Amino acid sequence: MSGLRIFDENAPGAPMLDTGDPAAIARELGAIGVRFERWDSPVTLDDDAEPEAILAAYQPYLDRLMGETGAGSADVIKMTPDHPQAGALREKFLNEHIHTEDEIRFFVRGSGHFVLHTSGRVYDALCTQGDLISVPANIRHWFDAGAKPDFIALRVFTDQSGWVAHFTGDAISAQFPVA
Ligand SMILES: CSCCC(=O)C(=O)O
Ligand SMILES: [Fe+2]
Ligand code: NI
Repeated sequence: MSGLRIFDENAPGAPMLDTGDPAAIARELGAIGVRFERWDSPVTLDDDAEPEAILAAYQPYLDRLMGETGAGSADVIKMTPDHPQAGALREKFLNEHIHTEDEIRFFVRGSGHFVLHTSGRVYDALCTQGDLISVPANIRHWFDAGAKPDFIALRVFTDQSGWVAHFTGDAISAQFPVA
């Protein structure tokens, strides 16, 4: 189940809000400019579907997203618990960073935490299968799917250069273990 916990940035371990209600999640995230939607996708895929097949199956949805945002490209990120780069990729996403474009992700399968840091608060959004999240450009955030990551997500890029992160150097993610 999707979830949202909101903390004061100085009070890890004491959430001021903890909800699994999709409408509340969308409302709270919407208040900081983050789009969150649950999609009832009729697409069904084999467990071993290739990225090309996943992209093709979701093409109508991707076209809609790209049309709305003017975005240019999409890819598939698939993490499995035994992925040889699981540890390295975890480290890469786990440090607080920003992007100069919106971070648009759709969870085809599995789950992961997007953690947003803004206005003195930390928002831990647990995204699960069927969730669309769009994190606006320049919002500080990190991502964690744990030591045994298990998810497939679509990534939509507006920037031709693909995934580019600017790390803030703030070690706050170490204070907020989420996965
Ligand atoms: C679910 S996509 C991996 C996370 C990511 O792209 C990011 O934090 O920038
Ligand atoms: Fe990011
Ligand atoms: Ni802060």
